[in-house]
Amino acid sequence: MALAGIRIIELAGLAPAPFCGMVLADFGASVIRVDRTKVAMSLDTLARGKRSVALNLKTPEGVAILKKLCVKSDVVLEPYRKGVMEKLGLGPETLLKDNPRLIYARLTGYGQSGPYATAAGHDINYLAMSGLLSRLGRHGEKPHAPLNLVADFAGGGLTCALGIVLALLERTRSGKGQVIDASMVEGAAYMGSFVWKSRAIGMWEGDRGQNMLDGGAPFYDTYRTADGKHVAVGAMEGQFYQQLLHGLGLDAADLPPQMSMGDWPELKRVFEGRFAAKTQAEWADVFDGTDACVTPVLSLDQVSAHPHNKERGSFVVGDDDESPRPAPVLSRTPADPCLSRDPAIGQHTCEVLQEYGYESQDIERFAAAGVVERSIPGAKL
Ligand SMILES: C[C@H](CCC[C@H](C)C(=O)SCCNC(=O)CCNC(=O)[C@H](O)C(C)(C)COP(=O)(O)OP(=O)(O)OC[C@H]1O[C@@H](n2cnc3c(N)ncnc32)[C@H](O)[C@@H]1OP(=O)(O)O)[C@H]1CC[C@H]2[C@@H]3[C@H](O)C[C@@H]4C[C@H](O)CC[C@]4(C)[C@H]3C[C@H](O)[C@]12C
Repeated sequence: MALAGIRIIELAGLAPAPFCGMVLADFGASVIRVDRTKVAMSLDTLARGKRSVALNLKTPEGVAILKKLCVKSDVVLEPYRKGVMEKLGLGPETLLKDNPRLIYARLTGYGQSGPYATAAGHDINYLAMSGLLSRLGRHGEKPHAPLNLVADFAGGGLTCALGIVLALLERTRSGKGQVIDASMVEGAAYMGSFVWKSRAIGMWEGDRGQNMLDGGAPFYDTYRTADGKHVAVGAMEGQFYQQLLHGLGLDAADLPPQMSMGDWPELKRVFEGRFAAKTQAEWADVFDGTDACVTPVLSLDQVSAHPHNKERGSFVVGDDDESPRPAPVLSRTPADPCLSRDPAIGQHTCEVLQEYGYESQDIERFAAAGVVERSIPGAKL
């Protein structure tokens, strides 16, 4: 796999950093999640392919162990608010001094500087600060965050993973590590560059929910079907729009022009009426095999059985659940996601510490002093 041989130390976090670690593990990195001790159960649902070491970083021995792990690793990924790692004596200056090749990834909401740097926050706050949330939602309604996908995962976890891969690539030339300051506000905003840059061509002149791509246009929206399900319509270009009208049994001559924004509400009502007349499956029969850009809005339970996803094997079934296959697919070195159960907290404490040079008696001593914890393999705490 592409990242085989890369060793990553991931300090346990909430959602973005676990996703970042999972992506790297999916593509072959060895990812060790450092969990806290005295925690009943892991809240990390994105632990595929990782190992877990339970370490009390509020003890000098715990800090020394983490330092030793970082000396022999390529990347440390930390998800705490600014200053936490420095307070523990694990800041970048210290760790990079011990291992100048280390890539030190800091995944936070607001970044390492600025008045908000030390403030608590979550996806919705970062999305709000990026400017994007102001554009998301239906006309006449308040802004609406699309789950926690944009800041936590796209702008956060995935962007940080990109930063790590870039730094690894650069290290092959310089031989040096570096610090990555991954702010979810900036990552989300960057992901939204199209919104900023397409203002110049008049894409966002309407209020929220009144533009072509935000639910304003009748040809770029979802519609309810006769069975209470939905279809998604994305027929923007003239030739595809014609096919949409054809499938709906409409004649362009009887309708206002496609791009007449003032007529969009009326056109939407016409489409709503048509789509309500057949079930989702019946619409699939009408539109599959055409370029009308109409697809069923599949539920999470439906996706893997859909013939397209099924043929490509887009979803994988593991011991714990069904989940998306890692993307993208690399032709020679594709990801090979681990399908066994996620690790319990401390499941690999002994194995990993031995791998990094500790003797059994050291580990016994650390366990007795509460510096590390080991769990029974396979058991979820
Ligand atoms: C699924 C829910 C999560 C949803 C994700 C959400 C929408 C997000 O947006 S996640 C993005 C959050 N932001 C960031 O990650 C940005 C960077 N980080 C931060 O800003 C902060 O870390 C913080 C704000 C996220 C958290 O702040 P906090 O004060 O808690 O922590 P820090 O200041 O960073 O300091 C960490 C301290 O910890 C010490 N530490 C760390 N490691 C160790 C160690 N190994 N040993 C010892 N000590 C350690 C470190 O030294 C710091 O100490 P100091 O403070 O002294 O410096 C889920 C969200 C809530 C969940 C639910 C909830 O938990 C209740 C239930 C629990 C139950 O068990 C399961 C069901 C729940 C309902 C549960 C369900 C879900 O999991 C949640 C809803």
